[in-house]
Amino acid sequence: MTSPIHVTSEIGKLKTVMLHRPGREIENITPDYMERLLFDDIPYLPIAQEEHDFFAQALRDQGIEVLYFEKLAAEALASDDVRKEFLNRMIAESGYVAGATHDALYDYLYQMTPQEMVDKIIEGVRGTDIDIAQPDLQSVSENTDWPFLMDPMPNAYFTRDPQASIGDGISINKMTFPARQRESLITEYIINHHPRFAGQVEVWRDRNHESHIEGGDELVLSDHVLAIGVSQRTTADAIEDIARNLFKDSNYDTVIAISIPHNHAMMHLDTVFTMINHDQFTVHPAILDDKGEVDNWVLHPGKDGEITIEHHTDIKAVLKQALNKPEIDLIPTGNGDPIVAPREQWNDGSNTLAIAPGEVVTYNRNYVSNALLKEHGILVHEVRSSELSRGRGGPRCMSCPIVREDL
Ligand SMILES: NC(=O)NCCC[C@H](N)C(=O)O
Repeated sequence: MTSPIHVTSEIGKLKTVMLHRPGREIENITPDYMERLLFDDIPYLPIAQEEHDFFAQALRDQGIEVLYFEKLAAEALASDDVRKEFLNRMIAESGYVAGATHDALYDYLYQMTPQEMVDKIIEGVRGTDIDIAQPDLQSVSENTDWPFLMDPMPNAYFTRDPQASIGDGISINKMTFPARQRESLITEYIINHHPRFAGQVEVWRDRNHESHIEGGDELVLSDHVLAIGVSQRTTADAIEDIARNLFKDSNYDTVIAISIPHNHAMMHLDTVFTMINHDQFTVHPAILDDKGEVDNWVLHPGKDGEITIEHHTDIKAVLKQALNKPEIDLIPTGNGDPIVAPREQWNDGSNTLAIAPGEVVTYNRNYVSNALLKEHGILVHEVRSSELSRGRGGPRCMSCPIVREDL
């Protein structure tokens, strides 16, 4: 059987990718809700959409099939039974397991077409959108200053994070912050019910866990090596858990867990480190110490389903060994300049999307990093970035590869 998901590297020629076009959820961000919604500013939606369409077209121009998360979700919910089950679970995860508010939300969303329903759930439902005939205690006493009954999902355009394609399978992620946790419930329905995927995809780790993992931390370095960030968003026990599953059921035999600072600017490994060629990576100098090293742990299968863990600091040596390369070129964000590097990293200067070995898509605003990539022989496609970058994610964060050619 050929799996509809096939990703055995970060850099193999990209064939199919999943995006989400930012929608009205972006207009539901205000200064008071920004922090809770994981934004630092409010993008201007019409321009964000233009920029996103430009990004999608840049990918199509390279022959890449672009799928939309919101469209796949609506198609996955074509059956009435599936839609009912989804709505009940989504409303429960939004805080209403049963009762008058649950019922009013259910009735309001159920009468919509599947596409309207998915778009509205991502947009968020305000208290003023529905009438609750007989208000329950929850609706009158809780969160009375909070305008939403169901929170918007403005981070949905970062399709990299709720799931990660690995080999012929996927991890459907338990995400860290409530602002993002319901995104991967949508993924679960796409994988289990969309005719393109249903019954044909291995799930390496599902979202029914307490420990967290997010796709921005999951880098597929080869057909048997992963790098995973130990970060603000991904916990060490989740890494061990997915490693155990992969070692048992897949071709993967090496996981390099890389420790990065736990802060908002560097929330995932792919905000500070991405693979762009067989032996070339971008790296934000702030994750490296004076010797150019960083704490990392290499996991391999051990005896009886156990795993072995070796501590290293020389990341170049670890990558050389794991990828069987004589040299590794680490290209510093912002050319390593103490002002330019953090400025460009803040706007995702390290967050490149490789669409083929040595060929990447980046934000145009990171011109110092882009010039350096070109000096290192990389073919760079620049995309517009004034509004999209306000959500703190770049081209890798905004894309979930579904199929890549093998190297
Ligand atoms: N892979 C990524 O680094 N994704 C960017 C996510 C940004 C989003 N505002 C978040 O905080 O989750």
